[in-house]
Amino acid sequence: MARPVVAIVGRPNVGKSTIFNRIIGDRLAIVEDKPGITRDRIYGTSEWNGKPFSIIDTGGIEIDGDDMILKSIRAQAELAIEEADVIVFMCDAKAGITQSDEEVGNLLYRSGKPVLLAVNKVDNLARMDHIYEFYNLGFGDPIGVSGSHGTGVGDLLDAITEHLPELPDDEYDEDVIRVALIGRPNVGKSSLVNAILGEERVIVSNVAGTTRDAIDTPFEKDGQRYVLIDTAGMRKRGKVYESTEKYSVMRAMKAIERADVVLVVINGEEGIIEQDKHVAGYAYEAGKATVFVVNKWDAVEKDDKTMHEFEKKIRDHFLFMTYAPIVFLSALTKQRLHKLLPVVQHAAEQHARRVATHLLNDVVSDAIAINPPPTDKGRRMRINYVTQVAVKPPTIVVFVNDPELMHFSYERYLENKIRAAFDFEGTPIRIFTRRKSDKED
Ligand SMILES: Nc1nc2c(ncn2[C@@H]2O[C@H](COP(=O)(O)OP(=O)(O)OP(=O)(O)O)[C@@H](O)[C@H]2O)c(=O)[nH]1
Ligand SMILES: Nc1nc2c(ncn2[C@@H]2O[C@H](COP(=O)(O)OP(=O)(O)OP(=O)(O)O)[C@@H](O)[C@H]2O)c(=O)[nH]1
Repeated sequence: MARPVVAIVGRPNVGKSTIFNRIIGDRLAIVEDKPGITRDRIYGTSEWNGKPFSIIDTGGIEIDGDDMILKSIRAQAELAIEEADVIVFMCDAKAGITQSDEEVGNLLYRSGKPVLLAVNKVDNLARMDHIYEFYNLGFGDPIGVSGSHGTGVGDLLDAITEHLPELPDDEYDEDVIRVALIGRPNVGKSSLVNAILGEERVIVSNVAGTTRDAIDTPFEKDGQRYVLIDTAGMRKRGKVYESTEKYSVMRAMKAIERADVVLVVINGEEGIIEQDKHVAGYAYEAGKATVFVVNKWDAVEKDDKTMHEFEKKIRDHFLFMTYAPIVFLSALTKQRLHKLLPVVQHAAEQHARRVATHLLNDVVSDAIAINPPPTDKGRRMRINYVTQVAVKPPTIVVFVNDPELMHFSYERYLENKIRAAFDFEGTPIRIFTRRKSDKED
């Protein structure tokens, strides 16, 4: 099921990032290895009242020239109107209504999207009185929040989840592998799509997605049906925000949500940049299978070590995605292109793979025997049993005497043992630890 997208919009300094961080929580920015990088996060996934959603902080779009601030917030508002399902319009109780707020309000007003008015910096009861003037913006009841204290954020989340649309499921059969091609401009996504399709039988060409405005292209290869979800061809013309990373990340997020397998296309000539990490990180968070495609391999001067070195670079940059296979190819010359789809198919199979409970427990028992679970203050974690509860991605629950005793490193150890036994190449695995005492058995 695709996740609806929530965007936070507002002029600089009202506290968008602060509230955004409150909503996504202090979860680690898993794909990043540098400290402090969490501050730069621009999207996250969250859940409230059992409803999952993605959220994007549209702040910080910078545009040069006169009226810079005004243009920037206009670009933000346009981005949100274009892409989000619910918009949180944020103002500042300390500052009151400013002209920029009115500007943003006017744009949002005409959008026809659900807009929730959040008034931040309501740090004390006295400030609560300040929020009434915000009725004048014409978006109904203002929701008072405080990014500093966290008050009101629950109410805001209630309002958000109340307005989240039910996104219809895709119309494709279960056995169709949905593939999204993601990558920054000019890495060769369109060329790759054409190269793949040029060789295969296209069943129906360019069906506009019914749920989303992506261009979907179904095709078949060796008896396997696929659909390519292409984000490359749908850029709109001439708008300011198109050049911003946020715009492309938001587009990518929506394609990733609909995919089983995400192809992260990297330009082999240029190497890896920050933006590649953002999209790959989202594929990981969304629990999708991932294949790295290093394109333009024809243009790279190579010796016998080049591929190995590039592979090492990818592994260093994407520490948490060691499961993702890497395919080097050229969309232009079609060199090594034939290697791609078998890898995609394998990743999709692993993503949907279900392992029987007894097999899983055999592997975990052996793992425990080699390396017993950690102790804490003299108490040892006891693993009672392990079971796979979901697929896409494979999700495993470890039942233990006390979940507090589980360490991240031990979880990784179990994951590695499980991967060594059952492959799962190309797919992330989710592991949850839950309490279950012996007595309950
Ligand atoms: N008093 C008070 N200050 C807050 C609150 N929330 C955020 N701030 C402060 O307001 C300032 C701006 O916060 P940010 O979250 O960076 O604001 P932003 O809207 O994301 O700003 P841009 O990135 O410039 O668009 C920071 O100094 C915050 O510490 C709040 O609830 N109360
Ligand atoms: N040498 C070489 N050039 C390539 C290859 N694939 C694509 N190109 C070139 O790279 C440029 C960009 O290719 P596109 O397919 O338009 O890239 P894109 O990622 O779809 O770009 P956007 O539409 O901007 O997102 C074009 O000039 C292509 O000819 C390749 O495998 N080798």
